[in-house]
Amino acid sequence: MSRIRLVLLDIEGTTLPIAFVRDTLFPYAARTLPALLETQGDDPRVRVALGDIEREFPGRAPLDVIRDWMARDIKAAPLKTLQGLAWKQGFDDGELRARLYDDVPPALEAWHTAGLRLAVYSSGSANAQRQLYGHTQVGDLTRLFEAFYDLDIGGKKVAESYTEIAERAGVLPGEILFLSDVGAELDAARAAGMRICQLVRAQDDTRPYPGVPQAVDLAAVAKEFGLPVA
Ligand SMILES: CSCCC(=O)C(=O)COP(=O)(O)O
Ligand SMILES: [Mg+2]
Repeated sequence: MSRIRLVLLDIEGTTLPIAFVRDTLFPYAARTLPALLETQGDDPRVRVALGDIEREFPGRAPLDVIRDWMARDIKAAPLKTLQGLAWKQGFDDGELRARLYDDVPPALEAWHTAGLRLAVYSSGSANAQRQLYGHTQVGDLTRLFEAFYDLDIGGKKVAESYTEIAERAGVLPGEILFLSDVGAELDAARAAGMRICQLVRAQDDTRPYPGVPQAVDLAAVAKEFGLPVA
């Protein structure tokens, strides 16, 4: 079996509690997005996102669609773009700070120090991913990651997205270990030839997905796959 050269990490449910996204990030975006749409309506990213929503739901108020998507945790690219813009303000002014699982910063540091390559693949926009890892309980961790992949590369339940990530990284899929809490994402990564491990976090009440390796935290991932330990 090939040596693991790159670890690709999901965020929500893998490195960050789902409760932080649901109870802190989403309410912040819900509260601040109406004003953001008014004041930053000329921003091309806002215009593109609103245009996409209006095309998909003609006749509906975009803000209603956005609220509905947030309530149902729909991983739609226009929503993720707008949320990312909203959270930037909160991370910049200190109202938001990402509370990663405690096992995450030491494991990422140990892996990076040992020469393992690290990248993120999340439904959250790449902009939001950078904001989040730039403002954690232990400071700015963005330097640990070589790339931030989002839905622009394709859906997380689609094998081709993982093939594309491997190509962009210039490594064989079998040299990449993908970590996620979601079974369908792990299936897609495995179909592309990646190695996989499900994070089964007690706090997130994650259901073990049959037929895939599992770990309760990144220290357990390290043990299971012979990676450096913190
Ligand atoms: C910067 S990611 C914030 C959380 C989020 O909006 C999200 O959709 C996370 O999804 P994931 O693919 O990381 O499970
Ligand atoms: Mg997840």
